[in-house]
Amino acid sequence: MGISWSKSSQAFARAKQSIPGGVNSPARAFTAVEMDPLFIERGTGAYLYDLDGNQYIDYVNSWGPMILGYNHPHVLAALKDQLAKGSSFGAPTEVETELAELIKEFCPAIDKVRMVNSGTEATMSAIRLARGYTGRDKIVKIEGCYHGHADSLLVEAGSGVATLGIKGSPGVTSNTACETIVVPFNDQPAVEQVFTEYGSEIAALILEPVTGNMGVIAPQTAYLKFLRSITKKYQSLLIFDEVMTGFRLARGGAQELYNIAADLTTFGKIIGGGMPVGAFAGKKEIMDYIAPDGPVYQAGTLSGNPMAMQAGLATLKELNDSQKYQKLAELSQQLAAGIEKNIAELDFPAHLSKVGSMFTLFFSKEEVKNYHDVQNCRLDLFASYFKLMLAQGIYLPPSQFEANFISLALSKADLEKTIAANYQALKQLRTDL
Ligand SMILES: Cc1ncc(COP(=O)(O)O)c(C=O)c1O
Ligand SMILES: N[C@H](C=O)CCC(=O)O
Repeated sequence: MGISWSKSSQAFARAKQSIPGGVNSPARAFTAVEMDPLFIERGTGAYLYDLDGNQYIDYVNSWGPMILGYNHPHVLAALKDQLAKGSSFGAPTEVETELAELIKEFCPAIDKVRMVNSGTEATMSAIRLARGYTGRDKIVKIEGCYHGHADSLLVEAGSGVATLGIKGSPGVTSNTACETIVVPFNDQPAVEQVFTEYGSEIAALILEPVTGNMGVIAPQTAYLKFLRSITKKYQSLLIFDEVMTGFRLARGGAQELYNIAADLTTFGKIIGGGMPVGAFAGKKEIMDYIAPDGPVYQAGTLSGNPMAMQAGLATLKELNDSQKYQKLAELSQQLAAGIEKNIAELDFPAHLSKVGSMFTLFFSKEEVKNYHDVQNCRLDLFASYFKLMLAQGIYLPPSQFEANFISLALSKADLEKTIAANYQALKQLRTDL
């Protein structure tokens, strides 16, 4: 008998009566894979369980935060302890400082950290700070990068915007959208041209240093160094959005991996250990422009919420161990080697794009370097591939424009099962080529 998703479908039908599209974030809606989303009952270690009782090996990791797996005992204990003391006070707690100190220890380019409640708030606030600090209005963003849904950044965005094929930026005023200049990823001449024309008006250039929201794409050699030097030359700020890559690609994120110090960095996901969180951070002279020390206003009733801080602190303490990153690298290597072997054996027109514990399978033999290349992949194969993997108990992000994540909870046996499922899925898909 085939796998049943009937309880999830019933739950989705019910949700659609009261929640727009039945989901609280469009990326969860399974629109691009043309089926109802799974409703999750619980998670343990590397596994998710849906309402129908099916078990899945999970590569979504709640879109990145669950690097330790679900219900890690230290995270659970920290949360239980804090809950007993109180879940929110709207007053400072020491755990906020402890987490900020650990972030600074991991990322030496950072002097000060302001906690917020989501990645969207982090990037929105970083942009406001960059504008306030430089006294300039324009920002440069990269086509296909996603930085949350703040107005200035919802232009040519990846993730759900790309998945749903939403054109333009409905709801964003043209005055706001026109202050955002968009250039392709990995394209130095395009950046050079924009800075030559508008350099003195540009407050900041923001990017995902390794993209996840148009699928995983690595920066080409010298690209990030070039961005560092051109932003410095024009006295604009370089903002690394490390909401996804922070504490995942290395202890110090992409900045450690590529040895680049950004002026401002945004975080989210892992620093909340599965609780809602975000943060923006940078050098003292820039961060001191934020209220109450400086004139740029930014605030939040639940910012630095002690539950999120405890879960984040417990997670980062676990990651404060180079062996953890070594293990992530080994797991990633094992999975990549298996999938690459399948592709070669089946002579399938696909390639695995990967950096650290993030990866995306693109249906194109050619290397994917930017958003344009992603759109030229065989996007029509994705839904079938996704469903073939799901039916074999492998839960992947339901869109080509997303990253898969490896967690420390995965076992070698889980990876072997995933590799075998990938082989079967690609073999089946060959008949559609
Ligand atoms: C790189 C990046 N920046 C910002 C965001 C926005 O974060 P959030 O969804 O927590 O608002 C996300 C994810 O959604 C992201 O992947
Ligand atoms: N790609 C997004 C975050 O990384 C997906 C999460 C969401 O928007 O719900």
